[in-house]
Amino acid sequence: MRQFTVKVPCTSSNIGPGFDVVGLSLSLYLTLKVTIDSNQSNKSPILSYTGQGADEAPLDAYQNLTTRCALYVLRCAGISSFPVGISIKVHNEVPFGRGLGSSGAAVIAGILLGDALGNLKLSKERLLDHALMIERHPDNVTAALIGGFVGSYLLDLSPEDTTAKAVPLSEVLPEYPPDAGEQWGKDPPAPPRGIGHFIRFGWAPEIKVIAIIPHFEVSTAKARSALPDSYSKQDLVFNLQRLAVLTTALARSPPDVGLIFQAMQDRVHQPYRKHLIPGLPTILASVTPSSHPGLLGICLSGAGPTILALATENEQAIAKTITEEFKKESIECSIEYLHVTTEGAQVTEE
Ligand SMILES: Nc1ncnc2c1ncn2[C@@H]1O[C@H](COP(=O)(O)OP(=O)(O)OP(=O)(O)O)[C@@H](O)[C@H]1O
Ligand SMILES: N[C@@H](CCO)C(=O)O
Repeated sequence: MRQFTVKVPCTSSNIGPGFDVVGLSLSLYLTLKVTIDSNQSNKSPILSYTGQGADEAPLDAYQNLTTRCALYVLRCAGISSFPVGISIKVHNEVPFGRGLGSSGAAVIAGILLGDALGNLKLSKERLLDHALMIERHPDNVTAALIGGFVGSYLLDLSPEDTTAKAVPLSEVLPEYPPDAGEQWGKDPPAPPRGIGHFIRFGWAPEIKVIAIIPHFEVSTAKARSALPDSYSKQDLVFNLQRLAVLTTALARSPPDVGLIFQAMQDRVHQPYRKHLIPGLPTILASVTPSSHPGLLGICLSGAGPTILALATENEQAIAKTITEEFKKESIECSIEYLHVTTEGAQVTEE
């Protein structure tokens, strides 16, 4: 009997100006408890699921995002099936489609699951290559894997690697197993090497994180399709200037609100997503360090609809105002007071 646990933090990406670049790992977790019992004869993993998304997450291992990612890693290593007698108990604290990296956490959990099941011992960089074949922007998956406040970029790939990385997701993650007695028709495309590169920034210990989570979903795909294909030089420079300052400003103790609040402004994604999140422009304009002492900055978390506020104090009052603004739009919210996790995803053998 082998038992191990995979634990992956949720993440908030962008933090204002860092669209598709920065991510922050936070203290809500997706946890898998995995058992491989050689006395059992099941060939497909027996999945159970509690917590967020329990009514939506498929329990068929060929449909569930996490187990599909695990199978992808195994198949890239020449292992065509899950071990016999495997069962996986999933517990999820990360709400789906709210901008807290639920899909990134599911992908990283699956990649680590595949690595552990195949005893592959892939490096962090190689694990990330696999994750990037599935979630094709690096911010959430990198922060979930590495932990902390992380910046990342994707390498310009050779034409051959670009083709390998552009294969449709249905080929990377097939949704059905081969028929009984058949083999997989085609090997999945192994990821090109060194797709993603990252660095971890500091995070001042005084900075607390408040997530105001509206009770509706915004799919990342929809929020990405709302963005333009090109930007003005002025808007790009606006974001670059702020991001350059923000990554260091958030590491400095004591935090300088005069730098941080302005450095969390964005012109690349938030303005184009406001129609998806009623109340967003009012919230971003009206919750300020003058109205709420202790507030450092406020932004959309990932693709939304969650609002992320960074503060040194006064967290309850900040959360109350934002919740009331959403209420004016007939939107209920949950509030999470979170901390930045220093550790990223973990696998623990029992
Ligand atoms: N634990 C999980 N198990 C299986 N599928 C999951 C899990 N978590 C997320 N998903 C899938 O990912 C979808 C949500 O992904 P989406 O990218 O739209 O939002 P998000 O990752 O929560 O937000 P963001 O990317 O903005 O941070 C869910 O609807 C579900 O299909
Ligand atoms: N950077 C991504 C994060 C969502 O997964 C976006 O804002 O679309």
